[in-house]
Amino acid sequence: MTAEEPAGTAGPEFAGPAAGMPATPGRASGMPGGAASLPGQPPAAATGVSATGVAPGGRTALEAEPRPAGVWILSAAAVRRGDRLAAEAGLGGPVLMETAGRTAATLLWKVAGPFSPREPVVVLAGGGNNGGDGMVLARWVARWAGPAAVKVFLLAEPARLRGEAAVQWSLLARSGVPAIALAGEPAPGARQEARQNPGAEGGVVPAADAFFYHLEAAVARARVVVDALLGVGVRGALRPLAARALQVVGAAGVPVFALDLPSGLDADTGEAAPVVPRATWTVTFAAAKWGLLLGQGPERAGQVFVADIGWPQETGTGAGGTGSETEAGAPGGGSEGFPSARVLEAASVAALLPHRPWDAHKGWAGHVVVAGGRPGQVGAAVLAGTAALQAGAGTVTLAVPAPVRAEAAVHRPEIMTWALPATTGGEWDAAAATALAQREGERRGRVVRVIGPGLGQSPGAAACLAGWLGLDGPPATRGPEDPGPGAGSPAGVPAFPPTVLDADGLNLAARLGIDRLRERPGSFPLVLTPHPGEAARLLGWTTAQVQARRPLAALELARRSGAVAVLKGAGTLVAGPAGDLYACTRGHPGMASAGMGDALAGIVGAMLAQGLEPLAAALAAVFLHALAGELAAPAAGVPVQATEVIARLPAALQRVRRGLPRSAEALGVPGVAWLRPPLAG
Ligand SMILES: NC(=O)C1=CN([C@@H]2O[C@H](COP(=O)(O)OP(=O)(O)OC[C@H]3O[C@@H](n4cnc5c(N)ncnc54)[C@H](O)[C@@H]3O)[C@@H](O)[C@H]2O)[C@@H](O)CC1
Ligand SMILES: [K+]
Repeated sequence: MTAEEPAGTAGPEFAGPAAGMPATPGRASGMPGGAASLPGQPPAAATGVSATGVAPGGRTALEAEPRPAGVWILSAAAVRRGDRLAAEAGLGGPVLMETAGRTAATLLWKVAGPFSPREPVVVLAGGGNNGGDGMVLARWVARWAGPAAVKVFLLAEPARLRGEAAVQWSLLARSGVPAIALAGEPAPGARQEARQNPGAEGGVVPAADAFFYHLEAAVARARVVVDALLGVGVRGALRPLAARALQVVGAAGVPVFALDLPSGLDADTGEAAPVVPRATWTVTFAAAKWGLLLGQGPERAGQVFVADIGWPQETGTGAGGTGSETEAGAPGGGSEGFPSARVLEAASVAALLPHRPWDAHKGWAGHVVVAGGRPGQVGAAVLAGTAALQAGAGTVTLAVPAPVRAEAAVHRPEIMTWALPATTGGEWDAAAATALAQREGERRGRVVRVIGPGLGQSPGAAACLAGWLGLDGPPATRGPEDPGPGAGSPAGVPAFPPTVLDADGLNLAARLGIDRLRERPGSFPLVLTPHPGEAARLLGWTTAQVQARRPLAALELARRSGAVAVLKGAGTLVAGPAGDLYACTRGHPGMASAGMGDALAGIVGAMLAQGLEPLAAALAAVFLHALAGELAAPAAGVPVQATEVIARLPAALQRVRRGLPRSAEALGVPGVAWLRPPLAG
């Protein structure tokens, strides 16, 4: 169901994901499962529901949609908290484990089945709950294909199993599934091999050697290996036996289906030892984990599915927390504090997009002014302006130093140019700050500034930036709500229109000090779009610290600036100053090329110009940009140029409005969503 379809189609028995539940304390973004929690709801006409936007039964249109809960990204600590809350609500570990294991079995069957005794599934299980999930999966595969179609290797002594893993082990024994445990009797073959090995101790075969002998043989003829050794409970470096088992799996070159995470992958940071499997698929339970998106996670996890295992609503965002319980922002702080985020999805973005009325005129869609460009860097401003145009801005003007105006003007006849005061070398002159405001004041309608692409970092550019931000006075001479002396404006036009800061606009803002952005007059809407290096300069961290703690970095940028922060890079994050955090899992590595950031800044500008609030504008822009990048590429990772991405923006808008598959419904497994959907195109 797309946002355009009437919400009234929801069956009367459907209670809606968040219906009847109290709002999660301390969070403006509400509960998982309802796009209603996204900022800036569209006008009722955009959703095709009643004029009040409320569906029959008093629920909002989006709450009434019968669709699976949205995907959250949580830290390992938050997952443990969620499991605990679920248990307290009455959904205990055995139930969740059964759901997890059975869902995984269904998914495994879809992606790698069918299975038979000739092409069996080998399950490598650990002694914790991740191993328990694997044993549940094995039991279900055995019911569907016979016990001989699956073989379990438990890297633990059965006598020492506790809790659910112990229960699963005994259920497995009753189901007739062949299983070998670490402390099992050594096999004759292993004994013989050990005798031939002078290194073996007097022909006595340690149980581990027998275990690995059989594991190696089974993995060699398996159709798929299920990695159920370790999940979020891994502590410290991999122990030798676990590392050895994973080595065996990796050496066989057989496809790996990982449960929850590839074993040994840090669930928070995505750090991985060399033996951590390179899974073909990973099914992660209840919510995605940060480690699947950060560091080596994407490389090791392969295609990631997120399986809804029925965490009750009580878990809500409370399952993840907001990061407030830890010292957010301390680069040296532990990763335990990674806050929860929501995955940005097409249906939610569609609800944010501006709805253009039939009688719209160009003024309705606003005026994007790109302040940037300098000798040798005019293209950056042109790309931002072109992207703004393609993303629906009514009017676009490139405000550039006078000497490069002609160069800026030749690219798109639809785009206007303003020649602003410049030095003799063609750099920005400080007088351009007021000149720009004056030119804007001569026009009517909503103005949005995109400051930075190709701006350079000359003294004149620095002076202009301070003026454009209203920060050309001494620091902290006025409160954030006080318009201050810099707020003088031509009649009828606010001096400080909604602004996007990108590229050198950010580098110059870093020199001013990120905290000073909070002092901007009237707290005018502001969106920052740094790449990790720019984010590092703004925060005073290293780029490596930013990358190692991307969720914290994004939130810290937003908190300190009082602006919406878009932290670019693989898995772009969008943070709001109130602590909202979203991740975009679309796009692909082929988009890592020059001009891509300029294009994004322009799209954010276009969304602001069409009336979106800053957080909504950033979310919509990030998603559209990533989707256009997918549409421009024949396959993930194929290099694409910024101009090609910009050209696909109208198509991306159309695709979002029409709706993209968000769950792996194509596989016929309800409640299972892609973390990174296959490339649109
Ligand atoms: N608790 C719940 O309600 C649910 C848990 N689920 C599963 O449970 C997993 C978490 O279970 P656990 O907390 O039992 O933890 P894990 O099963 O992830 O890991 C614990 C096991 O790993 C071993 N281990 C820890 N550090 C190690 C290291 N460095 N090297 C080698 N072995 C190491 C421990 O001795 C123990 O056997 C999740 O990842 C998920 O797969 C699912 O069943 C869904 C529900
Ligand atoms: K695993």
